[in-house]
Amino acid sequence: MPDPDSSDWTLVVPVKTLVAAKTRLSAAAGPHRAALAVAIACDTVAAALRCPLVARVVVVTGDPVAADALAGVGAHVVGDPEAGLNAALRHGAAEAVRLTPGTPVGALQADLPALRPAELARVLAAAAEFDQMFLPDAAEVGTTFYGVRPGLPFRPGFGGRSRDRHLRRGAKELCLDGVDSVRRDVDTPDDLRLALALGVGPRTLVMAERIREWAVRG
Ligand SMILES: Nc1nc2c(ncn2[C@@H]2O[C@H](COP(=O)(O)OP(=O)(O)OP(=O)(O)O)[C@@H](O)[C@H]2O)c(=O)[nH]1
Ligand SMILES: C=C(OP(=O)(O)O)C(=O)O
Repeated sequence: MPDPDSSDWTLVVPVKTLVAAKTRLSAAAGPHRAALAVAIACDTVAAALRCPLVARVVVVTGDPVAADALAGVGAHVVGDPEAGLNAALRHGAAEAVRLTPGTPVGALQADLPALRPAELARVLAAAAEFDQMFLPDAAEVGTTFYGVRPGLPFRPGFGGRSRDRHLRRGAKELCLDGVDSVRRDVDTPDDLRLALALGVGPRTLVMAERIREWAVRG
């Protein structure tokens, strides 16, 4: 039986090398693109760590600047096997199992700057009912969270149209109201505007203001 009070999730958060990060925001963020990617990831991780159901966050990155910043907000950082997103997630999950065997493991996207700990707690509480589960992104095309019950194989299928992929692989789609902040991933300028409207964390807010000033100055 799932433990409804389970408060020992490890969330694995992937952060790719900053030179290649958030390229769909290149034009909008200009010289601030990499710093914005770090700010978004740090706000995501800091909010996840404030969730009462989260025991730790394992960040997988090969980027030293991102690694320092994310360790600074409390993440346990491990290196990137450099074999793509899902390999990075499996690597982080193996580290989670090594650290605390028998506890639940999930993958959380790094681009959720409006994340609210209470909404994440609702997602994780609902997740405890299923063997393998995921939460679709706001566009209902991708995925923002994927998890498995302790002891089951961790087989994330992120990338592109990952909602359909996770469904095809038999993961249970979590259909929950009131978890907008966990679904609001930021890939495009429109996504960033929508996240700002929800209310983003402090680091993303500072970067959004800096980008606004840079855009006005031209
Ligand atoms: N550690 C790690 N993270 C990755 C890798 N590929 C993608 N990611 C992360 O996975 C998430 C989704 O990645 P993408 O959508 O491909 O990249 P993005 O940086 O969000 O945005 P774009 O450059 O606009 O595609 C982001 O948080 C990335 O940092 C990888 O090879 N290793
Ligand atoms: C990688 C994914 O997301 P995005 O490309 O939106 O960051 C995904 O949803 O599987």
